[in-house]
Amino acid sequence: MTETRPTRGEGAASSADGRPVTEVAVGVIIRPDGSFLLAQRPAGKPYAGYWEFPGGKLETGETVAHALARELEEELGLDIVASEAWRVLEHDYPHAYVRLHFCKIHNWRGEPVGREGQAFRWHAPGGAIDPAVQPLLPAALPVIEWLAAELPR
Ligand SMILES: Nc1nc2c([nH]c(=O)n2[C@@H]2O[C@H](COP(=O)(O)OP(=O)(O)OP(=O)(O)O)[C@@H](O)[C@H]2O)c(=O)[nH]1
Repeated sequence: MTETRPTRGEGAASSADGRPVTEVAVGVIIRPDGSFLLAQRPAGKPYAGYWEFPGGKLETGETVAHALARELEEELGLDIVASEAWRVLEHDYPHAYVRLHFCKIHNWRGEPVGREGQAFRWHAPGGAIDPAVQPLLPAALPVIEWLAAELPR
């Protein structure tokens, strides 16, 4: 039987105004001290030079976990041992309507290498954003707030 997705609402294949949804797997890679990895978008992509959580678009038939493992290996040379689905956020950009599947990653092998020539940086935990990672993609900003809200007070 063919699985159909609703055309509206959570998990819909198109936005409320009919734009196709681009599904994106995004890694929130967290070290034991709470610092997390941000990367700068390379030249040639929309929003080049903006900082983001590393990740990329799902290819046809891929799961979020698979796309995430593939993207993080391609972009940063990391071998993801386990990822945990965390939050989903939709954002309407002029170039695309995206559905971002943020996944937490505590378990990986290797050290990040900017394989596409991109800069990356471990960012300290807490809500204050390091000026070194400005500008941030609009849809990466709430993630930093979610992480800060989970810190013990
Ligand atoms: N990786 C990532 N993408 C994000 C974040 N926030 C956000 O809005 N996006 C959006 O999600 C989309 C990701 O697409 P991408 O261009 O990075 O994907 P990709 O690596 O597969 O690109 P390509 O294969 O077209 O070169 C972009 O529209 C980007 O603006 C984020 O924190 N991380």
